[in-house]
Amino acid sequence: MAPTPMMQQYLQVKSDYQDAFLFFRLGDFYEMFYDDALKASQILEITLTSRGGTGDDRIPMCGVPHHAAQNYIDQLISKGHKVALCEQVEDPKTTKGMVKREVVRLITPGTHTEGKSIDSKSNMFLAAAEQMADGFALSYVDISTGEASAIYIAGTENALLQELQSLNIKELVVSDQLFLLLNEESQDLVLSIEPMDFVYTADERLLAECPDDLKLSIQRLLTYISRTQKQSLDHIQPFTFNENGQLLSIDFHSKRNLELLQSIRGGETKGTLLWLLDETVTAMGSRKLKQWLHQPLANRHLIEKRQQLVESLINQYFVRVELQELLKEVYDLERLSGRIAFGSASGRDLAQLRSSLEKVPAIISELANSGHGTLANFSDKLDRCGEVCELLGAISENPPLSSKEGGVIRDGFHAKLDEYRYASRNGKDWIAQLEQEERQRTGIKSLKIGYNRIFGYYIEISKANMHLADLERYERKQTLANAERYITPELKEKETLILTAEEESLNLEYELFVKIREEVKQYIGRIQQLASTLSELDVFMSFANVAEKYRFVKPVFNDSREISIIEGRHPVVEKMLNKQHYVPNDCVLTDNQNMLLITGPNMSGKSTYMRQVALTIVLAQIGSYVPAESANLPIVDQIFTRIGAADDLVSGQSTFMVEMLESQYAITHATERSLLLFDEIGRGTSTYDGMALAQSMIEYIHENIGANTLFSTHYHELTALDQSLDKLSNVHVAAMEQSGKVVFLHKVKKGPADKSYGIHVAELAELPQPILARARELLVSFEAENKKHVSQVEQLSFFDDRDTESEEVLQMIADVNIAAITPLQSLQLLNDLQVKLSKKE
Ligand SMILES: Nc1ncnc2c1ncn2[C@@H]1O[C@H](COP(=O)(O)OP(=O)(O)OP(=O)(O)O)[C@@H](O)[C@H]1O
Repeated sequence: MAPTPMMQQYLQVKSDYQDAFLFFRLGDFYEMFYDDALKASQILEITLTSRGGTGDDRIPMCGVPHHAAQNYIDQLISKGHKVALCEQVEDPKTTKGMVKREVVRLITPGTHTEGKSIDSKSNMFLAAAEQMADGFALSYVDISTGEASAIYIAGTENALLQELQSLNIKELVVSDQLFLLLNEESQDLVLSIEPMDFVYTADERLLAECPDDLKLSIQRLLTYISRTQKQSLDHIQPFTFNENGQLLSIDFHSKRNLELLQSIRGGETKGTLLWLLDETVTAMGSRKLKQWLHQPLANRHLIEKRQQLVESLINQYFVRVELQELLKEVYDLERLSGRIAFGSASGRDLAQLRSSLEKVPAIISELANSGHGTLANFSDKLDRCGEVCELLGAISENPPLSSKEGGVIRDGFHAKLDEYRYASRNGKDWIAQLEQEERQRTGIKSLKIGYNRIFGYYIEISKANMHLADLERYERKQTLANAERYITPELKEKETLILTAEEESLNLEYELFVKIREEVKQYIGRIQQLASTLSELDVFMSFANVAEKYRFVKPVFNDSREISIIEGRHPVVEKMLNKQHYVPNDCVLTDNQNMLLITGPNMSGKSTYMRQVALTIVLAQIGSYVPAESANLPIVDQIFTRIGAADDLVSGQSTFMVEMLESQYAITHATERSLLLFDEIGRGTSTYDGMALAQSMIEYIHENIGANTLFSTHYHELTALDQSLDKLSNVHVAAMEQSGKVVFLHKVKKGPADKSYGIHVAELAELPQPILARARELLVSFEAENKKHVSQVEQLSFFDDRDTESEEVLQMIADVNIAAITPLQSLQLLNDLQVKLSKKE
C-alpha cells in the first residue's frame, strides 16, 4: 500500500536522520514510527501501537506527549542515542493541505544542554578530532556555557581516547576516515561523522589564539554544531590554546591514580582532591575549579598571581564572608548566556540575569574597599554590564516560567501594553462586579461567573436554584449534570473586549520580551567575561577557606628542581582519618639527591607518602596553598605515576602489561623537570624479573632522565643501589614490633627498612594461625637460603655454573646499551634470555 502523504513526509525527513530517533510532531504528541518505534517503546517502556494498513502493512508507532518529552529525551540521550526534533513549522490554522515539518534541532550526548540529567557543576563538552602526523588535534566546546579549547594530543588513538575520557567527553565529531580508525575502540563514546559538505565560517576572533593546524578540527566542530543545532553560535567563546610549557601535564592514568577529580574505584568524587577543595558557592566556580585541576599551570608568574589573590582573601576573613554571601546570589551566568544566544531564555532567566548583575556593584565595592591592593585591582576586572541591567529593567519582578502567558514585562514600561492590561483588568473587575449584582438580583448565593475556552464567560446556576434564574435575560448555553450555564448579551460584549485586550497584551508583551532578549545578545561576550572572573573569585575563596580550615601554607617556588616539603601531609587521607592523627612527613630532594628509594612494610604508608608529594605539587601549581608546615617547590612540567594495581580490565590488558605500558610512557616522556612516582614496579611478575626491571629502570632514570623520582619497592636487595647511584638515597616508612604485632608509625626515616612485616600484616588480616606459624617457619629458612645464594641482583644464581648457554646469556647482557634500551625492549630481552636458559635445561 502506498504511504499516506504524511508518512511520505515522515520518510523524507527520516532519510536525513538515520542515526537518530525522529520525534515527529503530530498535534500534542511526538510520534515515532517503524524501527524507531520498536526500539523506543522498549527503551522508554511506552506502549507500542500501529497505524494504517492491515496485518503486516501496519506501521509500528509509539508516541510521547509534547509537554513531557524532555524526560524521554533525557533517557534516550543518557543511553548514548540521538534525538531529532521534527516540528510543525507552519501554523496549521493558516495552512491548506499538509503542514510543513522540519527538524529544528538534533539533540545528541554532546549537545544536550537541558534536562535533569545535566550536572550544572560540571562542563559538558562536545569535541572534534583530526589526525595529525604524530597525534591528534582536539577541540572541544561546552555548548551550554560557550567555553571552548583546543589542544594537541601526542600519541596513538589510545592517548586520544584517554584524554576524552578524562575530560568526560561523550561525543566526538570526526571525518569518515577517523571514524573507521576509532570505531572499534570507542566503546561508550558516540562518534558523529561531519562530512563538511558546507563549512561554517567561524568568526576569526574564535580562532585567533590557535595555531593553524588546530583550525580544521575547530571548523569541523563548529560546522557540526551549526548544522545540527540550527541556532546562533554567538555565545561560543574564543578557543583557548595553551602553548607547551604553560601547563603541568598529567596523563590520564596519573590523574586517575592520584584521584584528582575521580576516585580510582567507582569514579565518584568522594575521596578525591576535588572533594576536598570544592567549597565554591556557584556552579560556575565549581566548573572552573575542575578545569584548573584538570590543567594545573606550569608558569610561575601565573601561579603566583593566583596565590596573591588567595593570600589576600585569607587575610580578609570578613571580606570573604561578605563576598561569599553575595556570590551565592549569582546565578549561572554562563548557562544563562547560552540560553540567551540560543533564543531559549525565558523571562525568568532574564530576571535571574538581572538579579545576578545587581550583585556586581556590591562585589566590586567589597573588593575595592577591602584595603588590599590585590583585591582592589581584581575588582577592576569586573564589568557591571550597566547597559544590560538597563535593558533588563523592563522585566517584571517575578516572571512566570512560561514567557508566552504574560507577566514578563513590568507595568509602566510600555504605554500601549499598560493600556491593554488596564482594559483586561478593568473587564475582569467588571465581571466580578456583575457576579455580585446577579447574585443579588436572583437571590442565588452560589451563582458564579466562570470561563472556559469553548464557551467563554458564562453564568453558572446549580440545578437546585434553576427556578430562580432570570430566563428572560439569560440564554442557555450548556447543561451539566448539576448545573446550567447561561450567557447574556452584555456579558458577551464585555468578553470580546477582555479577550481582545488580553490577546493584544500577550502578543505585544512577547514581542517586547523577544526584542529585549535579542538586544541582550550583543552583550553576551561581556557577560561571559564577567562570569569567568566571578567564577575565578569563587575558586580563590574556596582555596582560602580550605587553606584556613585544613592549615595549609603558601608554597614558595624556586627556579631549580629542588623540592623541600617540611611536615607535609596527604590532605585527603588526613580528612578521611577524621579524628585520628595524620603523621606528617618531610620530602627533601636536591639537585644532588633527587631520587628516593622507599622501603617499608605493607600498609605502612609508602604510597600515601608518594601521593602526598604529587598532590602538593598539583595544589601548588593550581595556585592553592599546600598541606605542610613549609614548602619550597620547583615548577614541574609533568607528573607521571605508576601506582597501585589499577587493572585495565576493559581493554583486556594484564596488570603487569598495564604497569609496563605506564612505565614506558613515563620514561619516554619525562624530562628533568618532571616528577616520577613508581610504586612497587615489577611486583606483577616473578621476583627476579621484577627486581631486574625495577633496577634497570632506576638506573636508566638516574643516568638518562634526571627527573625527581620516588620509587617504592619490596625488593630489599635494591636498597644497595645507593652505593652505585650517587643521586639515589634510601628512606623507609617506619614500623615497630610490639609484643609480636606490628605497629605502623607512618614516619618516613632515612635509610632502608630492615625487616619485612608482611606476615604481621597477614596476622592483622586474621589469616588462620597455622598459616601464620608455617609462614614464619618458611621465612626463617628462606632467609637462610637467600644468604647462601644471592644478595644482589647481579649475582642471580642461574649465572653461576658457566657453560655455552650461560656464556651467551652473559654476552647478551654485556652487549646491552643501558642508556639506549627502553623498558619494553628490556622486557623482550629478558624473554630472550629466558628462552636461552630454558634450552639449557
Ligand atoms: N602519614 C600517615 N599518617 C597516618 N596514617 C597514614 C599515613 N600514611 C598512611 N596512613 C594510613 O595507612 C594506610 C596504608 O597506607 P598505604 O596504602 O600508603 O601503604 P603502603 O605502604 O603503600 O601499602 P602497600 O605496600 O600494601 O601498598 C592508609 O590508608 C592510611 O590510612
